[in-house]
Amino acid sequence: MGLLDRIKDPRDLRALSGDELESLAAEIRDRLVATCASNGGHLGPNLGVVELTIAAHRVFDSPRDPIVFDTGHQAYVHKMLTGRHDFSRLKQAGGLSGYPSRAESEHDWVENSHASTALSYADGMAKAFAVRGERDRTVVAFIGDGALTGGMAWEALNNIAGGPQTGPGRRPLVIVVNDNGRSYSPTVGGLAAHLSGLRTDPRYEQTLEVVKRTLGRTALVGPPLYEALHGVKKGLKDMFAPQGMFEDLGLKYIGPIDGHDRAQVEQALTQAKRFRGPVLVHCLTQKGYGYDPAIRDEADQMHSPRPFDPATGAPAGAPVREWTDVFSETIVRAGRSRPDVVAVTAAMLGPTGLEPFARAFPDRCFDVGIAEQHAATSAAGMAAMGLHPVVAVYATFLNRAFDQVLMDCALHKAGVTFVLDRAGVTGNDGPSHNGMWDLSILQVVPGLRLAAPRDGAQLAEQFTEALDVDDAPTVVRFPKGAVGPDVPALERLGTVDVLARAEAKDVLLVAVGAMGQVGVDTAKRLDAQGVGVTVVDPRWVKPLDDVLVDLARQHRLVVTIEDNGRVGGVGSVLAQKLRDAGVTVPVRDHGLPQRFVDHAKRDEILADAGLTAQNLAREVSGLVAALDSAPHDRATTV
Ligand SMILES: Cc1ncc(C[n+]2csc(CCOP(=O)(O)OP(=O)(O)O)c2C)c(N)n1
Ligand SMILES: CC(=O)[C@@H](O)[C@H](O)COP(=O)(O)O
Ligand SMILES: [Mg+2]
Repeated sequence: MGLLDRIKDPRDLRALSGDELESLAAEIRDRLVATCASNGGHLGPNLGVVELTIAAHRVFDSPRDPIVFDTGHQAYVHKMLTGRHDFSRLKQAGGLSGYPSRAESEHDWVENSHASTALSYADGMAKAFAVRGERDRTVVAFIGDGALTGGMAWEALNNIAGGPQTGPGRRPLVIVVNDNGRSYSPTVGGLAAHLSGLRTDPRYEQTLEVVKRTLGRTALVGPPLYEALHGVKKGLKDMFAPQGMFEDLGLKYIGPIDGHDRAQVEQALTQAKRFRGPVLVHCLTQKGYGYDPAIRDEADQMHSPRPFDPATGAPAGAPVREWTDVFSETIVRAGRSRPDVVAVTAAMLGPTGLEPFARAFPDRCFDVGIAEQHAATSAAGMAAMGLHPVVAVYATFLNRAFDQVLMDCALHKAGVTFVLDRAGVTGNDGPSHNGMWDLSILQVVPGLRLAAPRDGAQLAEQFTEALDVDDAPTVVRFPKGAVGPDVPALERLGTVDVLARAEAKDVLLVAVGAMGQVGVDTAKRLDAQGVGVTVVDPRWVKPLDDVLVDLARQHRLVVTIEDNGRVGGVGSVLAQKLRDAGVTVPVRDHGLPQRFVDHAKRDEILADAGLTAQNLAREVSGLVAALDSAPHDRATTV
């Protein structure tokens, strides 16, 4: 048994020698590579925080001293050191979550994988300790340089720095900035440039080394004097790099230190702990540290690879054509014919497929950092000046910019197109990553138009249609992963495509977006049972085309299926539309349960939600049978 398997509790770390701790770090890295090679996972970020996490658990007393992780994708090491060793089913149903999980451990606090929230949690926790008089507890917040580009982080810093810095009201809070210079790609913006300036000024480091070496040789006087010279060190830094930003805010700043030198990190964290107030420790790390294929991966240093060959880092299995690839090609074509089209990403140029556009049109692609709110409103500004911006984000992250979409875009009738990748069930990334909200929350935005393509051809067509709307925000949403074969239409009625029809008009089945093929398969099963089904794809689900009202009138039952939560989804909007039109045909809407859906494969979650052709056919045939057996003079609810 190795050292790692002997660590049942973080306190076990304190008995290890320096050499043992080095060996432990190596074991952890081996396990990270093996785990992510077979499961996929956030390899790069976790390789970069091995020493930081070991040091934090040696200096602080988790869970009494809460350790919160921003975004949480870099918490695998924390899990290994808090007694969780079975990573064999990471991010799979029944296995460990890919993020902190309070159900898994008392050492976990923040489960939400949306970035830039950790400092706000930490500020609240620290205030709670102060209010309760628990002054011996310290909150520790890990935040990456990327997450620091999110606005919430600065709202928190403003409050943390504004708290009492001395006296009994002080709130012990240690902010560990894990500065590896990258989100996926290199972190952008003035803050990143500032941090980078500090990281890369050799004069600062050399001078500091001389001071440290000289003082270190005089045991009695050296270290205390070195501490006393901290002001000199700060002065040095100010002289070499304007690092006063955090201190000008009122935050004590320690660093920058080598985040892979565990002893140095422990020393800095111990110093920070002693301060008993808010302190920022700036740690320089490398994403992917200790695994060459990750370090050499220029794109994103193996930020979240799918399964790969551990010997080379090369992806396992053949590449498949994904929805993202279709969008990526389509926006480049649009860019060629539409000089007004520009692209905006929130630190996810690669994952959202915008890299080819950025290469083709470097002056028309903008990375704003992890700042979806700013992305939306700056896009409204671009539209006001005659451009047509395309803001590409993962669906779940658009939640963060709801007010900006509502007030800064829709109220101003701004022709901004939002492309929502990873819409619907994403699966293995857990509850805060499923894009199961957009079809609900965007329904309330006056004037906004929302498209849900069923296949690659429709994605290209509907995206092009969206670019032609310049007096309202438009949205095109599609799921994660491989895009299936195109689902042909028999005819188009208004904006609605008819995908299947039958002699008997028993059921109108409205299949939203990527559920199109499921709708067609369901109809085939029902046809075999003598139930006549018309399958339609609305294509634009906001506003819904009035032709759906006419179609509903012609059938005995309306069934909707969508890859979104049921509450406020397309099914409920269609039911309202039919009620408003005085159509009394019964409606049964199928979607995801309105709860937080734990990590599992996409297909497993869809099956659990009953969103399979087999289950839908069984349910619908039961409903039709109920209609057949009901007395004809009574309206039937289904
Ligand atoms: C609101 C939000 N937008 C986008 C993302 C996607 N995302 C996950 S990790 C990441 C980069 C984080 O960079 P950093 O904070 O520096 O951590 P690192 O991966 O470098 O350790 C991004 C953009 C997210 N999780 N949350
Ligand atoms: C933590 C985070 O938000 C991203 O890293 C996300 O997990 C990546 O998801 P995909 O793997 O679907 O691109
Ligand atoms: Mg980073």
